[in-house]
Amino acid sequence: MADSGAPDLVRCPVCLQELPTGRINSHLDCCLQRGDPTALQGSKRLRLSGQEEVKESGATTAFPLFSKPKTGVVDSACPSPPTRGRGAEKDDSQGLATGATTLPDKLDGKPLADKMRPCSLEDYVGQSKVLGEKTLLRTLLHAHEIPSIILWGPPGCGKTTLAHIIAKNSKKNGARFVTLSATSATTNDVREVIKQAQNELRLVKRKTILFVDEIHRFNKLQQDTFLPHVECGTVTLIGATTENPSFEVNSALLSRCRVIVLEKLSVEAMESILMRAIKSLGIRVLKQDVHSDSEDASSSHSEPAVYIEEKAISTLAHLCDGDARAGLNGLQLAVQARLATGKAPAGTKGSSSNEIFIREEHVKEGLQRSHILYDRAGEEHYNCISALHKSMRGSDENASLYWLGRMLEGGENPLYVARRLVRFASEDIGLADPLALNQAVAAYQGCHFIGMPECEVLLAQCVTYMARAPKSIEVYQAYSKVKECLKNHKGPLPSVPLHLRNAPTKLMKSLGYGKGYKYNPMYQEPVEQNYLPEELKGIKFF
Ligand SMILES: Nc1ncnc2c1ncn2[C@@H]1O[C@H](COP(=O)(O)OP(=O)(O)OP(=O)(O)O)[C@@H](O)[C@H]1O
Ligand SMILES: [Zn+2]
Repeated sequence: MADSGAPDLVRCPVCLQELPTGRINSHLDCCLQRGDPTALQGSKRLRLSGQEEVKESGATTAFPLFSKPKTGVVDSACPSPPTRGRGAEKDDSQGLATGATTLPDKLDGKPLADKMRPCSLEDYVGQSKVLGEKTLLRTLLHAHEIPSIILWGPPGCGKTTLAHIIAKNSKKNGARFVTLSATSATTNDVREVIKQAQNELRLVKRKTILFVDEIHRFNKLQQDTFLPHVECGTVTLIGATTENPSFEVNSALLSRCRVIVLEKLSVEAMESILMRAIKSLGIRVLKQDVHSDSEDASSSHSEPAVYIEEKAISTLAHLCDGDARAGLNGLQLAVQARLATGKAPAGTKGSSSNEIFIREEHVKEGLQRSHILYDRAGEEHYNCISALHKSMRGSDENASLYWLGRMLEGGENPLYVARRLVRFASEDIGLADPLALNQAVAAYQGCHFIGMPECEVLLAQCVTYMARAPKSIEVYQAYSKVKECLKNHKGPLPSVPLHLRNAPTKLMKSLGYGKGYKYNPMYQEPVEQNYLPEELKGIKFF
């Protein structure tokens, strides 16, 4: 596919200069040879919004996330292949431990979750369903053959991490890795990346792996932009999404990608991820929530010994709800807060200014500040409201209240819940207890007046009322039949019978409007009168 616009100009894949096609080969020779990172920085580098461009040329670091290692952060455990042997990649914990000497140094800079991002499958925890031995993905990885894929899973379960591991794996094939975030990239950014990929393929026969984070944020049109290029193999697409791709990803694109479903990390998986971080930070684990015996802790040097209770680790692993980023960052906050304030609490046995203890409560605080349990915009939001609706319908007041709590504590908009209750009051309770509708509308208005957190009890009351109320879908069903009847009607809709029409003018009267209408209050006996169009006479919706 020819580049539109300037057909005689081509962009050097190394330094990104635009050059006449005829000069590109000689330019490439020297550009590749130079291999000097400053040469790259000096020239105009491609910088798309939200995009990190990765260079393969020997001189630059291959991984954006792992490049520019701060002294001793774990990045150094992720060396670009040419600089270090494979053996060095094994133990990331050494990465944090070397270089940076003090704990505060190790916690400095990037979030702990980023520093701990594993760069090999050995350190990638869990997800055995898709990555275990003999799984398709594992086999493809071994063969260094990566199809276009969509990684679908909850936040912090390792989608981005897996994409990086796959990319790293593919580098053995010489592929280049580019990332875009759909939250900030525009269609033009996408075009730019694709153009670049075409050049790479044409000029240096190098494939491009394009990682698109939050791919569901691209609209269908933007997703379409990828389509032909995924199909013809110019780019291998790795998309990540927290949303169900069957709704959120263009079906044509979806059919060209394998969907890989990642799971929420288990508590055990979380514990091992946390342990790895704790180890690399040089924090010691206290077996029970007892105080240290301080034999090796009463070290003579000024660096304090930091301990974490086993209980604190397991609490953290439970509370972060399978989100490793939340877990690691919660740990980081807890440690940092303790370093700032927590020199041995008074009365602790063996307390000295040289010991710091991280306990369950510190971890809870740390997590509260870093973790949003609930995804207001996504899957969880719909799953929980559906669970609430069904629990109320099933008159299970306990379950109903639980789902309400899950949403409100997770930061759900109370009005969203209240609106659903209004609907429920009519759809599921209806005339079995018409007061339910008043309750729901009142709850909605009350929530509107007072907001969270005060309005939570209004919703709790209303939800309980709804769960306990008798149920009737009589009206709901009848109305559905009306809609059905209208939908199935063939030909023009029957006109409103004349006798039911109002006749405000003389003309209308003379046309027969209102003629023969029996005004009910004028009659002692029940009135015989047809209120439906003639052809629907006798139809029953109830
Ligand atoms: N399976 C895993 N094994 C080890 N560490 C993990 C795993 N999953 C996540 N982590 C840790 O959590 C951090 C965040 O993970 P990652 O960015 O891969 O999550 P994600 O699924 O892409 O989340 P989001 O949808 O929020 O972008 C990583 O930097 C890594 O430290
Ligand atoms: Zn160049």
